[in-house]
Amino acid sequence: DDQGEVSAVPQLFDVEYLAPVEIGTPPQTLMLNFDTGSSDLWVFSSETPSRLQGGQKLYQIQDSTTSKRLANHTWSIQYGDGSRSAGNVYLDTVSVGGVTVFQQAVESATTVSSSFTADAASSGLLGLAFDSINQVRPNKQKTFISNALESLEMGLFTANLKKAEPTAAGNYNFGFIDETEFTGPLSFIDVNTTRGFWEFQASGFSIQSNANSSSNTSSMFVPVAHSAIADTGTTLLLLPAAIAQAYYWQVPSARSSAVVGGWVFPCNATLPDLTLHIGTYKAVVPGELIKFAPADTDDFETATVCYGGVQSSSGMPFAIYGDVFLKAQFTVFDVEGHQLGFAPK
Ligand SMILES: CN(C)c1ccc(C(=O)NN)cc1
Repeated sequence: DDQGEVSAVPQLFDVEYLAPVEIGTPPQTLMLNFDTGSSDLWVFSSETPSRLQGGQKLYQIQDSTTSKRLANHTWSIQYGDGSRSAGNVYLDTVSVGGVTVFQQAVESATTVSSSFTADAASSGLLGLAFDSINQVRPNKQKTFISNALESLEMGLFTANLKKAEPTAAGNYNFGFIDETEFTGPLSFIDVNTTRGFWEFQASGFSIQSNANSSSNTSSMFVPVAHSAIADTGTTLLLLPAAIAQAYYWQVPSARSSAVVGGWVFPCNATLPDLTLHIGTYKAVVPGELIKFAPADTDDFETATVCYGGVQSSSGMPFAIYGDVFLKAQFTVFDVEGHQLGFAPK
């Protein structure tokens, strides 16, 4: 029985987390965006037109002695932010942290949209949502984790993403729970896989100003029940508009800017902690994680306007608990049990 661990390398402003994946024989190591919000493993490859490349390392299909074309199969995917990619399908050996899958569907991009071309560090995505939303046609293919299950000690993986201090890389573990990676007890909730995502129910929120936290008083619970997905491939924490508004109304001079495209505030503001209630678990997201990025310059030192890590999910079918949320929790993705586990760290 197998298990494995890979580091999750934060990119600039923690916009995404990349991890090394070995593809083919001899192994070609590509940095991929591990994405619990989608279910396709796709890569920039020798089939990607050079005008659509942006410096990414490519999967050289012909250099792998074990690559096999999956005849008459193609794929096409569009993500929540409107970005898209499409192409052909191969089967090849894929290893992550020592966990190996033979004949994993590797989706080769023949077209990608501009945001992928511009993302030089990422050679593609490794989807970790459920097989039902894989986009290969005419026959859907299984994800890496789905194929790996039979060889794993436990049918799960964990995510431990970190705020990018210079040295801090987080990690993904496959097949085991490392108890040293979290402090409090794990709290498990049921996942609804009907839409193919790691979807769960949250019951509401409470806001604790940093002033209060020293006096250890927290404000009241506000019952705004909502559906949400746990999505490592989304940068921010996208919440029902009522929650985002209630949060930033606690921040002096915060405003929702149409020009910037979301809630902004003065960079010298003190942001309150936000607690999201999930079953019996109280997920605290520290205010410092919500002070996400400078909005008017490229660095915090000179910026006066900062962009919030909490934004509105209005128009979406569910809230999206992305990296801003996941940086504050240790998360267990229980594939076989259809559950999510959260713990403070
Ligand atoms: C453009 N890029 C790098 C994206 C990567 C991932 C996603 C996403 O919604 N994942 N759940 C969107 C866009």
